[in-house]
Amino acid sequence: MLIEAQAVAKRYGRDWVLRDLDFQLAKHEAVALVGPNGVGKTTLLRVLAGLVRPTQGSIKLVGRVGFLANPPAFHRHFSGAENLHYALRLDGRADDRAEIDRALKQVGLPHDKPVLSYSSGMKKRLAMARLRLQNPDIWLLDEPEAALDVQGRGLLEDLVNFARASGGVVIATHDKSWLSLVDRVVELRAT
Ligand SMILES: Nc1ncnc2c1ncn2[C@@H]1O[C@H](COP(=O)(O)OP(=O)(O)OP(=O)(O)O)[C@@H](O)[C@H]1O
Repeated sequence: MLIEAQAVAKRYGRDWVLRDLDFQLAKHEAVALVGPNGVGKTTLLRVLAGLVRPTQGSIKLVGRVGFLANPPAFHRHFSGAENLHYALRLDGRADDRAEIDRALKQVGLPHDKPVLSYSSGMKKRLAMARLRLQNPDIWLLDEPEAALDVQGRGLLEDLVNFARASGGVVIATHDKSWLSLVDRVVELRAT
């Protein structure tokens, strides 16, 4: 198992968002996380990514976690290439200009434009390139299809297939077309 979460609960103030939730992700599995607005999909991904501490419960992760946030965050004044260099450095990896050029080309992005001039779909493409370079074992994607055009959606499906082959992937989504592409669907219900 890549993820074994048991009896997870999260409370914001007086409001319980997640309660007594068990969640597993096996190696080479793709899981869609679905449910209505505000039910706690993003919260669960953030808890699994270690960005939010659960109020109760235990989480066991095997391997490195990568999180594609919606919307993704970047250094606005840096170019796409500089943001990718920065991500590699944070991971303790050497800068590899050719690898970064390839990653940008693969998602159809320019090298030197600052991210503040990007459209939201371009930012999503850059987030995909960054995650691919980071190459985690556990891929957590929050509404990854948002803002992507048809070609971007194709790139995303390639990324999900790559993620499933190399590790495991969880996709929080409202897009029903994922349901036939994943191995399992987990539906969150209001607490
Ligand atoms: N930092 C926070 N502080 C207080 N409440 C929060 C915080 N983050 C999320 N919530 C609340 O937790 C609940 C779940 O939010 P979350 O974003 O996890 O839902 P979601 O299922 O991802 O929704 P959507 O489908 O709209 O993206 C909501 O009621 C939200 O207002």
